[in-house]
Amino acid sequence: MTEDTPKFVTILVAAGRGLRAGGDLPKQWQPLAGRRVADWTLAAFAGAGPVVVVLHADDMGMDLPADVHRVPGGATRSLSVKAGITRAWALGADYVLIHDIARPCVTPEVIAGVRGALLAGATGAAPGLTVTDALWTSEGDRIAGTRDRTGLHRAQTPQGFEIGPIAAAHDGFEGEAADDVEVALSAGLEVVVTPGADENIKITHPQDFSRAAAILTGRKGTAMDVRLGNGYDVHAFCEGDGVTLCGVTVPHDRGLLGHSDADVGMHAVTDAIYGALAAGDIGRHFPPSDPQWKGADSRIFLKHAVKLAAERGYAVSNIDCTLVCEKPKVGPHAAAMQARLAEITGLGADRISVKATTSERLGFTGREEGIAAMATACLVAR
Ligand SMILES: Nc1ccn([C@@H]2O[C@H](COP(=O)(O)OP(=O)(O)OP(=O)(O)O)[C@@H](O)[C@H]2O)c(=O)n1
Ligand SMILES: C[C@](O)(CO)[C@H](O)COP(=O)(O)O
Repeated sequence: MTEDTPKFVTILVAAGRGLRAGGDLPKQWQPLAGRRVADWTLAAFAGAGPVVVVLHADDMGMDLPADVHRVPGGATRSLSVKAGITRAWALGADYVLIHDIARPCVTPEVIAGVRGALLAGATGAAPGLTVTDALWTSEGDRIAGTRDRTGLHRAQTPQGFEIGPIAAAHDGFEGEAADDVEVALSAGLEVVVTPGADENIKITHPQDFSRAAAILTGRKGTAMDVRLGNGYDVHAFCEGDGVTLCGVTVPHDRGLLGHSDADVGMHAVTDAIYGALAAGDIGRHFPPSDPQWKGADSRIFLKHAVKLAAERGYAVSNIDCTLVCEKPKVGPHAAAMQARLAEITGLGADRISVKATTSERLGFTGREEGIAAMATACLVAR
């Protein structure tokens, strides 16, 4: 950038609580196609100049790239924008691009349209989409009338401005505004409309996450985020009258030795999921040295792995488990095992395979000293 190149600063407003979107975390920190919503939005503005992220006081310590400027926000969107503009001034901005962090699918073309209009001399520029549906008014569930849609637009972000005029407009503005165009117009600024994009949706309600994920994963050049993991486990036979395999008790003239219920199949499946997440193995999450896991039902481990996957933005797509033993015979119980794993993971039984093989009397399984199990799990970004 030369001395004469105008400086753009992006302000990502992220201080809202995302109440309408639901979930345990504000929407901007929730997983979306393998990353957080905020990470997609940050990536969309990478390389476009300094970035100011306006954060809620509770979120100031959130994990963000080191070069991002963090600013505490306010009780309304306008107050948060104001805080962002103050920091952008300090950074020497000529123009600001003010964007909802909750719009992670913004396209390079939308951003370029706003920048281009400003560089061509506009004081303000913002993306909009013309309204293509007919408009009605209603009283209760009765349609009361129609409205002319000529000249109506659906407003999007980023909304871009010369910093001086928009700073003054915000300083003189009182009350709440839906967006910065409203603040600009109230100060008499001219704002031009630039092309918006259907995919530039704002995540507002719970169903918007899957819409956004479909947009992001469907983009040309965006690799589908699929992860594979494998798990392997062995338990030795001991005195007993039955074994637990994939959650099903199978009568046998021996038992299986283990700290928990020694469910070798479920352990392999659980480790396959941890493996796909690069999150270690059962021993890391449930140390065998901890007495509370003595005799534990292994469903606890599998449930934990599936929950961890969900927290990181992945859904388990399918599981394949192979048990290796001469006896007991697994075939008659395989369907019950599939059903049990399906119930624990929340998957359809047709996405779970349980099969068995002997090792042709070779090795420790062939000598009937124990049972081995191996499993593969496939995870896909939600
Ligand atoms: N006090 C506020 C309120 C909103 N925002 C930001 O403004 C954008 C658009 O607002 P909206 O979609 O309404 O987000 P929330 O206020 O978080 O959502 P909700 O109204 O459902 O709680 C979001 O990126 C949000 O984080 C902000 O920075 N400061
Ligand atoms: C800024 C905005 O995204 C433009 O469409 C919109 O006004 C935010 O509205 P909300 O009421 O805060 O969801």
